[in-house]
Amino acid sequence: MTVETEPVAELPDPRDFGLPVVGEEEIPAELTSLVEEVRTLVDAVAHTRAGAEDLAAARTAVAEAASRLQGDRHDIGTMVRHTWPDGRVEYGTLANIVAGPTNAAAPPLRLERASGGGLHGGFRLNGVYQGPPGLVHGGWLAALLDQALGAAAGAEGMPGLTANLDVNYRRPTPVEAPLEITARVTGTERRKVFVAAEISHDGEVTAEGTALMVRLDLPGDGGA
Ligand SMILES: CCCCCCCCCC(=O)SCCNC(=O)CCNC(=O)[C@H](O)C(C)(C)COP(=O)(O)OP(=O)(O)OC[C@H]1O[C@@H](n2cnc3c(N)ncnc32)[C@H](O)[C@@H]1OP(=O)(O)O
Repeated sequence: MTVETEPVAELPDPRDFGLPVVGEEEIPAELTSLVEEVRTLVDAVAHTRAGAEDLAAARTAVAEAASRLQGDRHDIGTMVRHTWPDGRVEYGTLANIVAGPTNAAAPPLRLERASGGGLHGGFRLNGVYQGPPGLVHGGWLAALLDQALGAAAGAEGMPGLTANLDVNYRRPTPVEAPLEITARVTGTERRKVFVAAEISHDGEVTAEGTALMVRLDLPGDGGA
């Protein structure tokens, strides 16, 4: 196994495969702000002790908002184009459940390049992400690790699908607390990309994951 990364020469445009593409910069600020508001709404609904009158009024307002937005939709599979500061272009899924920029059901996760290599991000999960009382659900921690692992491979020019994911929960991960996530490629072998990631709180690792990503078999890539 080698630890040198082997990026594909150039990522093809998803439009060549029939997938629509939206540039990240084209997402209206009003939509980004709406996504934030809906996250607040989901948390408010999950924890509300409001009375019947307020619940009914809120339900009417939400139904009206939903019908206002339903008419003009992006297709399933629409991709979002992200351009890194070094000019490298990368694609993700617009409505990705863990990091889609327009998906209010996704946590507020934003990954950046880490100075020492790989990716990192700081985030905070509200009470909607609870499993055990006051603690983040383990399935969501696995999803966050999977996303960061896949993104770390993608950021090195080796986008792929997760073939295998191993997660160890080292300590409880609190909701409503600052969390950090880091991920990096640790090796490659033909189309196999080995990646590792950690989630930490207060400087201590609470969950860690390793994955085997199998790099997409792209035209002209040779698959090696
Ligand atoms: C840039 C944007 C960032 C986006 C990040 C998104 C992160 C989200 C990640 C996901 O959620 S992905 C969704 C969940 N995963 C899947 O749906 C994958 C389902 N599985 C498959 O589609 C195929 O099994 C897979 C593409 C993974 C592999 O099929 P292939 O036919 O392309 O590969 P092949 O079977 O030839 O295997 C290639 C190599 O990987 C090895 N391999 C494949 N699956 C393995 C496995 N499960 N365990 C160990 N090794 C495995 C296989 O032995 C072989 O090794 P060698 O090169 O040594 O011969």
